Amino acid sequence: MKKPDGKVVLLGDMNVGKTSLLHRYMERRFQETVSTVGGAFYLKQWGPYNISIWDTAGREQFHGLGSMYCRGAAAVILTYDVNSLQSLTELEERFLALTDSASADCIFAIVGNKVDLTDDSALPPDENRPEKSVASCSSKVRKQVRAEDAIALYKKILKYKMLDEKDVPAAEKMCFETSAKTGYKVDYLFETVFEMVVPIIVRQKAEGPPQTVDITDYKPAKRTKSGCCA
Ligand SMILES: Nc1nc2c(ncn2[C@@H]2O[C@H](COP(=O)(O)OP(=O)(O)OP(=O)(O)O)[C@@H](O)[C@H]2O)c(=O)[nH]1
Ligand SMILES: [Mg+2]
Repeated sequence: MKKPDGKVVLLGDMNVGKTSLLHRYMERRFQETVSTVGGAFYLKQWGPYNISIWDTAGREQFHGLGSMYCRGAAAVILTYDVNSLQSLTELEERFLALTDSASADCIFAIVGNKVDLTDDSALPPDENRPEKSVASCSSKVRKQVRAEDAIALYKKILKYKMLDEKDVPAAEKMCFETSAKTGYKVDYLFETVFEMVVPIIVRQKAEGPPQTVDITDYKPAKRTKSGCCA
């Protein structure tokens, strides 16, 4: 198997469409999924580099694995469902801390998926605008999460990481809305991220392999009679 040069990780609540986005991008189709167990990855050749793209499980029971998958990541794609404000809130409350193990110069993208389910106008609630009749909207619903909410989260991430807005890509550039079902903006998302991770991969390669712990060197601490480690 080819050795990956860099790593991109998808994080987000269960059911937001992480696996479907990856299927759409890598296999060019939308297919039925089952909720991910643990994690899985694809390798994508990008120029001279092999980028591993990790699909993680959003289910709470696998939460502990998240920071392991993020270790050394050059980019993290934080995914939510545009029809669930809770899924955006979860990114801040549950997933952001998992990225502490990512590369120090990790790129963050915030992705609102399932835009195909929303009303085409996709406008936020506006008191001055008359409500559209439900009948005229067919089965589509008004988007629950506004682009501004995602941009606000991006800015919170910069604060959390103690990064200056001047030194990172603009929030508007890093917040995406996609549909894994129709393919809307899926290529654009992944390709924008890949372009941005190339300089990080180049730096990581120049610095050599990351520090790893060799478990064959591990010597268990001696136990004292009381059962404590000496
Ligand atoms: N309409 C619509 N449905 C989608 C879209 N993306 C995913 N889905 C559906 O949403 C459900 C969940 O999709 P998954 O890709 O399995 O979600 P996930 O984020 O990988 O979920 P976990 O693996 O549990 O973390 C499936 O029924 C998908 O068919 C989309 O863009 N539009
Ligand atoms: Mg999945």
